Amino acid sequence: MVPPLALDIDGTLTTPDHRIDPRVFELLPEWDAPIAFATGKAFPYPVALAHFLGREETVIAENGGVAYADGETTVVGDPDAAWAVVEAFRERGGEIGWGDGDTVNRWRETEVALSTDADEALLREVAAAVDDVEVVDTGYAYHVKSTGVSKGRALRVVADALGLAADEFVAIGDSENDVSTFEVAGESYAVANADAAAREAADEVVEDGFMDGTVSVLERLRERAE
Ligand SMILES: O=C(O)COP(=O)(O)O
Ligand SMILES: [Mg+2]
Repeated sequence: MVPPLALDIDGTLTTPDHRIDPRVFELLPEWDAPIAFATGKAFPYPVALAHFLGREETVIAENGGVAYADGETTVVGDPDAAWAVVEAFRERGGEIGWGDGDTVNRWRETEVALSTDADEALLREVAAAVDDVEVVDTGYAYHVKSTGVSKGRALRVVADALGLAADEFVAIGDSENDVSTFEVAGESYAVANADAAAREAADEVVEDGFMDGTVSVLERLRERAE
């Protein structure tokens, strides 16, 4: 039997130019064990991915702020504290950086995400003055979120809902927001493009980056299961 997977999305299932790698649509519909999509993106994104892969909607969104498994939604974190930081950041001239519309935050329930073009030093300075809030850099956005909320914590909730233990999952990821998943999963892999925090936390850093790296792990897991 292949193991359950906890898969990061950006940097792990994507191409370097942020597109979903087409191999996702070949490999994941057939994976014969649960897959939890664990992302910093807002709730609708991983739900849509699971839906269009024809898979159960088992997702961790907003870096663990929102988890959904077996029809049950769990929401944790303090969006007001995150928005207070972002308002203070704006008062000092900072900009969220997504332009008009801001679909990045429109459906976000527990935290705020800012563009990597935003003034990181100012954001960190403002956030440091507020208790229980931290800034996480995924390489794709700066997330202002409650401390203690994490993908790893959400993976425990999701695993429990599925009647599994979190350490039955194999995790693959690429950044700081995957460290907690790596700690909770039984086995963890960072793809070659991963940041220092993810590389340090993973059991193994694979040779290839992005989906090439993920495919190499999936192939290995499949061979092991045969
Ligand atoms: O939303 C982000 O900033 C990154 O998303 P990811 O966790 O899927 O890599
Ligand atoms: Mg990522």
